[in-house]
Amino acid sequence: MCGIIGIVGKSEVAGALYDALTVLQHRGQDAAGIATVDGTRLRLHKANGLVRDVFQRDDMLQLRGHAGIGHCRYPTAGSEGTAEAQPLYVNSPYGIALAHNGNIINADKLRREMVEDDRRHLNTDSDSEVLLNVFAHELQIQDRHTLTPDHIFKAVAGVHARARGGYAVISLLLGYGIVAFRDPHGIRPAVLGERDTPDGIEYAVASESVALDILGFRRLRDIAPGECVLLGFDGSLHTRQCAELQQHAPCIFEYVYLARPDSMIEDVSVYKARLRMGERLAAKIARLMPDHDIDAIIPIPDTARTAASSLATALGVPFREGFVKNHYIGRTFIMPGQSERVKSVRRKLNAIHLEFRNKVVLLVDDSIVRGTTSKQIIQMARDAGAKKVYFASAAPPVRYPNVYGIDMPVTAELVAHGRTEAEVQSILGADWLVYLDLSDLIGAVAEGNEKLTHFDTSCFSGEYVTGVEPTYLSELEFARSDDAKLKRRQVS
Ligand SMILES: O=P(O)(O)OC[C@H]1O[C@H](OP(=O)(O)OP(=O)(O)O)[C@H](O)[C@@H]1O
Ligand SMILES: NC(=O)CC[C@H](N)C(=O)O
Ligand SMILES: [Mg+2]
Repeated sequence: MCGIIGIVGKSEVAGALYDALTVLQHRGQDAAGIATVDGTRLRLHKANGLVRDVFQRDDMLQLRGHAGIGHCRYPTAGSEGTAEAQPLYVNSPYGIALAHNGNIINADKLRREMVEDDRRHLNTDSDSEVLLNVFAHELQIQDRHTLTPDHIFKAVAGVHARARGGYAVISLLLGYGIVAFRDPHGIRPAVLGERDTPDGIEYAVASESVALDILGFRRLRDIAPGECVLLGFDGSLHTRQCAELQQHAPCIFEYVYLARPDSMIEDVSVYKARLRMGERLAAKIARLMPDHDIDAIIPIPDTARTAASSLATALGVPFREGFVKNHYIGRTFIMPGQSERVKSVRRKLNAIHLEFRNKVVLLVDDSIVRGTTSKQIIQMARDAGAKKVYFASAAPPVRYPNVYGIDMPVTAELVAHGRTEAEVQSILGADWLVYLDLSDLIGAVAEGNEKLTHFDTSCFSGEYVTGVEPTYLSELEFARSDDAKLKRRQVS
């Protein structure tokens, strides 16, 4: 999960791209970058770090131009190095810069084809660099001095035919416009918006609608699975379906954790979906524990707050803020190493002892992935004097790797993998543990849009909508374990 944004404007866009990246920051905290088109020049600045640290005044001044794209990164392939920060650039053909959210599961095969057959050079281990070069190759074979929208759509169709996985892409094609497209299953999100100016309409595409909102763009619609949107530098808008129809399966984890609650994805309010998750979880708790003795419902800030609030209302139990979060520390789950994650939970969350003393508390989190947060939080609640600590997850047990852009590839690192709920309860040290059922999670999201019948639920169900080779999963485990990442960092 990375954040991506692209704007074709009537005036300078760098400031707006920067602002958009700051509200997409929750999607990736490792690196950030912006590329703009300044006449025939591409301006690019990117580095490791948070958006506010990557761009200084001088960097912003050189990012001139009326069109540009931005990216904030949370790696799922390759290393965390600056060379793999995005946007990535190739000079031929035409000059292309590309920002990608997702993960390409046949990147190794494509990499071999790129080098051996297409005679392209790849300089990093990034799957996004492979995707960029596939796109470049598909544009090259259009064999045109001047491209029409038709040629661009054909090239995107060529990308869909070759790439497998989850991808939302926003690219700058010099001389033409912004080319944005989504994988044929629509796993990763992308939304299109427009804004009126005295000089005409401006268009933008982004991972989440919140980026459009803060810039004053109207949300028009999501880019359809397999669709390509071309925002011409001349202000034109062209769209075309570029892939054969496949099962639409948006990633359900966007609604659980990844997206901001104030975003709309697939016409479903993330906030309302989380409220419904809480209500359905309350119904399960009432079923399993009709005579419960819960004194207070306490959310694990931030993401779980929404589900915990509706859960408390539905159960008729007071909702109390028992933990205070230090907002100057980033999201724990997307931190690169386990020791960093463990340390930051304790530094990030502090208990208000009064809320725990002699009480039976139900702690609510949106999900339990590695168990890093829940284990420590349960202990903190006990240390603060709780009589009993129950724990509820507003998502089902995460038991399988995600291969579409969320970095949880190693089954051994998932606390629920190969374990029963009772075993997880005892590892976490809770007096009782309850998870939302998958059918309820699906229902909570689908209730917002009756057209949505399928989702990518792979991390809960082990079912992969694109199909996935067992060898890919084992290679991924090997390449992306915390140990492997640590070794890579020591080498680079
Ligand atoms: O089981 P774990 O491996 O600990 O992962 C799950 C936790 O990580 C996330 O919180 P995070 O701190 O990333 O961000 P948040 O403030 O948005 O909740 C998520 O909301 C859970 O609290
Ligand atoms: N989380 C993402 O979307 C990552 C994008 C890409 N796979 C990378 O590692 O840079
Ligand atoms: Mg959390």
